[in-house]
Parts: sequence; C-alpha cells; structure tokens
Amino acid sequence: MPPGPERPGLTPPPDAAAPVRHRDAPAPGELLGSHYDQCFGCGEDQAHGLHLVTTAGEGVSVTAEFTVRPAHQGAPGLAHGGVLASALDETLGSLNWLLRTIAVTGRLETDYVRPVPVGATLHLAARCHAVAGRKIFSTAEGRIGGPDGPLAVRADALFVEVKVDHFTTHGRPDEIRAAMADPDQDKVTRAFEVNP
Ligand SMILES: CCCCC/C=C\C/C=C\C/C=C\C/C=C\CCCC(=O)SCCNC(=O)CCNC(=O)[C@H](O)C(C)(C)COP(=O)(O)OP(=O)(O)OC[C@H]1O[C@@H](n2cnc3c(N)ncnc32)[C@H](O)[C@@H]1OP(=O)(O)O
Repeated sequence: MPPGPERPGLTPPPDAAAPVRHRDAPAPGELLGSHYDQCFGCGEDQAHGLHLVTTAGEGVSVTAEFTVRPAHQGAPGLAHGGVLASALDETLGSLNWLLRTIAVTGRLETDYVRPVPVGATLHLAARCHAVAGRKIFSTAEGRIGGPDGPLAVRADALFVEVKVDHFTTHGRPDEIRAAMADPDQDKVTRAFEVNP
C-alpha cells in the first residue's frame, strides 16, 4: 500500500457489492457474546477491558453498549479518545461475524464530536455498507445515554479479510490453542472459521 496522500481511502470502489448477511448469522435482537474471553473490547474475563455487549441488528448491522468506567479516563472525568476508538473498533469488528468473515481493522477514522463523561453509557450502532474483494467498508456512531441521545463519536472503517494463519503466524500459539479448545464451539467458530 503506498504511503501518504497516495494511499487508498475509505470510499468503496465503483465495483463494490452490497454486504450479504450470512444465512447462519444471529437473528436481529440476539446477543453476540464475546469472541474471545480475554478480548480488550468484549472479553468477560478481561479485567481491564471495555466489556462491550453487542446485539445483532437487521441486515449487516449491530448495536452495542459500553459504560465508561474510571479506568477509561483521559482528562479527569472524561473518556480517553483511544478507548472510545477501541469501542468503535470492537463494534465495527462484530459486523464481520454477521458476514462470517474473519477480518482485521486496516483503517479506522474517528470523529470526536462531544466529550463522554465517566459513568455514561455509550450506545453504539454500526453497519457494513460495502464489500470489495477482501475489503469490508463499515461505519459506526456512538450516542450518550440512549440510541437517540446526543452524538458523541463516529467512525468509518476498512476491515481486510484474513485467513486464520494471520492469528497463528502473528499471535501466541499457546493462547490460540487454548482459545480453540474453548468448549463454547460457537465462540471458536466465530473467532476462527471462514465462510463455512
Ligand atoms: C486468540 C484468539 C484470537 C481470536 C481472533 C480474533 C478475531 C476474530 C474475528 C472476529 C471476531 C469478532 C469481533 C470483533 C473482533 C475484533 C474487533 C477489533 C478488530 C481489530 O482491532 S484487529 C487488530 C488491529 N488490526 C491489525 O492488527 C491489522 C494489522 N495489519 C495487517 O495485518 C495487514 O496490513 C492487513 C491484513 C490489514 C492487510 O495486509 P495484506 O497483506 O493481507 O493485504 P494488502 O496489504 O494487500 O491489502 C489488501 C487490500 O486492502 C487495502 N488496505 C490494506 N490496508 C489498508 C489501509 N490501512 N488503508 C486502506 N486500505 C488498505 C489494500 O490497499 C488492498 O486493497 P486492493 O486489494 O484494492 O489493492
């Protein structure tokens, strides 16, 4: 990928297709659950994590909730911008489960519209709008206090489909083996299976 102004952006190419919800995707209203117990975004066992709770929506869309805790501060009493980007990233990443595609974030462009206080619950909504080869184009926003609350953050993202080798090559083999041995087979499928 070329550096600087030559690098490709977040606009889908003209031949991009509309995303297709996988036939086995969780029904609208169903909780997605965590894809990995230790995930910073959604892991139930990750003490330092965001504990994001995500629900499938219609088409290729999800909603999620994230309550800002004191550990997430940047300025006193206000959420750190990087943490808010993480919440957006995690929500956007969950869309790939509705596509049944393993993909990683290639690019994430975030607008911070309004500060988010500690104690507030951010209501996130994300949807995928286009797919072009391995590239998945998605967008998300986060509102304070409720789905119709004041807009606080929004993001556009490009995810790139990868093979499971991405994790086995770059990640920690022992932890990947342990994650694959999880008795929750749905979770294992979610993390590691590509378009069954
Ligand atoms: C132990 C358990 C693990 C469990 C598994 C984890 C996840 C499982 C999956 C689902 C779980 C569900 C829910 C949520 C999960 C996570 C949410 C957060 C997600 C993340 O937080 S994930 C971490 C951060 N993420 C990275 O750690 C990526 C590091 N990175 C790379 O690994 C490579 O960089 C890669 C793979 C991105 C590309 O590399 P590559 O060699 O495969 O492909 P290549 O470069 O050819 O790009 C192909 C086409 O994408 C275009 N393209 C690429 N990059 C671009 C950019 N930045 N901007 C604009 N366009 C870009 C090119 O321009 C080309 O486009 P074209 O085809 O048109 O030419």
